[in-house]
Amino acid sequence: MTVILDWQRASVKYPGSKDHALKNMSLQIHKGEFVCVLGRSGAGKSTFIRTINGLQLLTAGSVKVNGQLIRGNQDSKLKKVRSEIGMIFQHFHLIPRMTVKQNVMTGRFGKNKNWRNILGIFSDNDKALAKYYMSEVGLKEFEDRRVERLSGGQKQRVGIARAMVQEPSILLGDEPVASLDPTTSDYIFQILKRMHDEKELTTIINVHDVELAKKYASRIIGLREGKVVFDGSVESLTEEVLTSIYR
Ligand SMILES: Nc1ncnc2c1ncn2[C@@H]1O[C@H](COP(=O)(O)OP(=O)(O)OP(=O)(O)O)[C@@H](O)[C@H]1O
Repeated sequence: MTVILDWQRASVKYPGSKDHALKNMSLQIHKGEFVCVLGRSGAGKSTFIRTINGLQLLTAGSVKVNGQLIRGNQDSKLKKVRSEIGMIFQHFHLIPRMTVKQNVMTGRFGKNKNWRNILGIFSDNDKALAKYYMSEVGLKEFEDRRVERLSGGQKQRVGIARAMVQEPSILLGDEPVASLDPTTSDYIFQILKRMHDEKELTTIINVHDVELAKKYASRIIGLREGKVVFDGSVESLTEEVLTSIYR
């Protein structure tokens, strides 16, 4: 199995806090895995996921993405690595006054030259990708609607389309359904799983809802106080294990 993500003795300590948010983590994630990360609030899930695209830098140890070390923001290779990673967020991080299509197109920014982005010049390929993914997430009829006029579930579908037009090999979700009702959450996970399978992605998602993790993940990682306390299959996620994660 191809290793896509590789943490070696990785730690994160935020300035001013006495405890580590991530403690000496050594872990590998392989191509094609659909990983759900569980843990109590403050367990380090967000910090963990943000180390993958350099939104959070390590204070010790190393993390490699596709064999490439993630270093400081000045590192010119970081832009390239980031362009291969799509991310969706709990609060969507969309531009409310812009349309669905305009928001989705911003997903192409990492692939294009800055001056083109500033002038809003997109290639036929960019436009075709946006059209394709808006349709994939069921938002074809909404492409000219301002995002502020959408429901939470629709906003997250824009978030998914924006991440997918990057043509990522890795898809990250930082609590992408925490603001949504259970039915909508399940629908969002269905879309994520379909994208994962169709595009042969490696997917890592933080989630509070254990049932969703059990339904969709191929591997579950449980974090507590910045450490991995469980790493295994859905079948081995027993009541006892859950108690140890959420203790
Ligand atoms: N910017 C920051 N500065 C200082 N401490 C932080 C910062 N971000 C997170 N922390 C602390 O690091 C620890 C891990 O936080 P993190 O957000 O990664 O946890 P989480 O499991 O994602 O929690 P939640 O489910 O509430 O989002 C917590 O103790 C948190 O208070």
